[in-house]
Parts: sequence; C-alpha cells; structure tokens
Amino acid sequence: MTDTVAEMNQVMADADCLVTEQQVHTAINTMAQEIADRLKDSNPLLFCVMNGGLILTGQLLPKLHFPVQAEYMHATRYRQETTGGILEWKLRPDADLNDRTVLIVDDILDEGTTLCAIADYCRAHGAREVLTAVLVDKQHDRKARPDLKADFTGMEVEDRFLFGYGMDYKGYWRNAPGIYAVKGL
Ligand SMILES: O=P(O)(O)OC[C@H]1O[C@H](OP(=O)(O)OP(=O)(O)O)[C@H](O)[C@@H]1O
Ligand code: HPA
Repeated sequence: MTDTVAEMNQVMADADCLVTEQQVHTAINTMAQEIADRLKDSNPLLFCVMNGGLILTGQLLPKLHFPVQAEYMHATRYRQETTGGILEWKLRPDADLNDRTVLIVDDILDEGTTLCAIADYCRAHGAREVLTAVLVDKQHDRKARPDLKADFTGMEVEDRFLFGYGMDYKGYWRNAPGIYAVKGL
C-alpha cells in the first residue's frame, strides 16, 4: 500500500499539467451556459457516467439554473489499464427514458466507444433525443465513428494518457485539480 502511495506521488510529480484548474473552471462555465441555452425548456434527464463523470457532473449541475432530473449509470472498459477493452455495464439506467431528452455527462471522449454505446442504449430504450457532454475530447484518429463529437465539449486535449477532474490513472488521481498527462504516456 505504501509502495502504491509512493508510486502515485511520483506519477503526479512527473506528470505534465496540460490544463490548469482555472482553465477547467472557465471551460465548465462555458459548457453550463451552452447546455442551458439548448436544454432549459426540455425537462432533461441527465445521466452521470460513473466513475469518471462524477466531478464534471458535480460541478456542472449547480450551474444549470433550470429543472434537471439527475441520475447515474456505470459503464466501464479501461479498468486499471491505459487502453480500452470490451465495454461492461456495471449499472444500467434505471429511469424511464421514454420520450425524454437525455444528457449524458462524462469526463472524456477518447475513442468514443463508451459514449456511442450509452447513446445507442438510450435511443433503443425510447429516448426522444440524446445529447452528450464531455470535459475533454482527446485528439486522434482512432474514434469509434468518423467525426465523432460530443454535443458539448469543454476542451480538446492532445493524445496522451490523462488524469484529473474525474479521469484516473490505475484508479488514482481522479481528484487531481487540473488535467495532467502521465509521463511517457
Ligand atoms: O471514449 P472511450 O475510449 O470509450 O473512453 C472513455 C471512457 O473511459 C473512461 O471510463 P473507464 O472505462 O475508465 O471507467 P471508469 O470511469 O469507471 O474508470 C471514461 O470515464 C469514459 O467513460
Ligand atoms: O486518457 C485517459 N485517462 C483516463 N481515463 C481514460 N479513459 C479513456 N481515456 C482515458
């Protein structure tokens, strides 16, 4: 356990800070305004995608000054790895999606496999409209679908393995107050 703490402290010490906390706050404020402009009269059903979506959702929700029904779901495919595998549903949406406007909130659009699967699931279960919001869109050409974009994106970030603001490295540092890239990855 002590070894793990030492390793994780070293990961942070060696990491590159790509986006500061202040820059993240600015991006979240902009996202909140864009979401409000689009959804304020839509009675949206918002889903936090656990675990990574936790911080963005927590910071976004109080900035949405209109009625929002908030729920969560959990789908995962990276586990403790830095490359994605098969998507596993840990908790499917519980709420009735029929004829609803759904907003999916997650930390990162990387290859997009996770968001595509969740959006497809919501549509298949009757959602009228499915929108997506991510703090980070990682820039590379490995997207699950060509030109895949979220409806609301906080920022575009280079193709490194990231942690902070919900994103984890081996389960750690979701709490890092900024967006960091692991040394060498
Ligand atoms: O665009 P993709 O390549 O599909 O990757 C993005 C997904 O990967 C991460 O989740 P992860 O599988 O690590 O689960 P977790 O949030 O529970 O750690 C992240 O929170 C996104 O949900
Ligand atoms: O770069 C990443 N960091 C953390 N979690 C992730 N899930 C997909 N890509 C990433």
